[in-house]
Amino acid sequence: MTRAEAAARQHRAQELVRLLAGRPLVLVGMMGAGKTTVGRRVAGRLERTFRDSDEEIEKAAQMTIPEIFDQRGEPEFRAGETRVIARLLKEGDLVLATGGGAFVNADTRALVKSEAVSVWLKADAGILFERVSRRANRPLLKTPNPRATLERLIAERYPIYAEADVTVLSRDVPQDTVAADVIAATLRHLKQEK
Ligand SMILES: Nc1ncnc2c1ncn2[C@@H]1O[C@H](COP(=O)(O)OP(=O)(O)O)[C@@H](O)[C@H]1O
Ligand SMILES: O=C(O)C1=C[C@@H](OP(=O)(O)O)[C@@H](O)[C@H](O)C1
Ligand SMILES: [Mg+2]
Repeated sequence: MTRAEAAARQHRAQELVRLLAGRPLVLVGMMGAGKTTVGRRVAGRLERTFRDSDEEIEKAAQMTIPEIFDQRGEPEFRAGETRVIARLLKEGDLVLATGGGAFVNADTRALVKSEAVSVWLKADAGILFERVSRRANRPLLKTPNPRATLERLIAERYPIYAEADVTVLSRDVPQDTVAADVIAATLRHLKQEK
């Protein structure tokens, strides 16, 4: 990267932070879209705190996500998820990666829409499946046909994710490129908002 490119990148990041005006930037979308890993990079570029709702739930429960699903069940996980996100949104000045089901909850969605700027990281089924297949840490996909389960969740959830303020394609390119896309697309959105 040339000096001029680095300066332009920094300028975009600063401009975005200014236009966010203290609101959280929240990533939503399916498992495997890159919310956690890309979100961390976006936060680094914006010099903002990064939080991941799953990580916060794990810390609070002192259990992993699969353990919570196993021992307490999905409804209790969802209740914890709603509480944790409501708490994190109050921090304002952060980049928040949510778990894939979080934005599907009507209360969480309403809160994110009123308090934050939301970005849907969108990817096709093939890319998502390839990525989630690397680790067996997603209890919802422990089914006889995980690919079919993923496709059903996509069909159910995509109309809901589409309610996010901004949509960014999580393409088969380096995570840094997707992070730059998130910043550029959110910046475009906020410039229009003015
Ligand atoms: N642009 C990308 N290119 C290649 N791999 C990626 C990309 N984005 C994410 N990944 C990988 O996909 C997997 C899922 O990413 P993660 O950030 O955990 O997604 P999410 O939090 O949305 O479920 C991780 O192994 C991550 O390294
Ligand atoms: O889509 C979902 O309902 C879930 C997504 C996961 O987070 P990621 O989207 O970060 O994988 C995690 O919250 C849990 O396994 C449930
Ligand atoms: Mg994640």
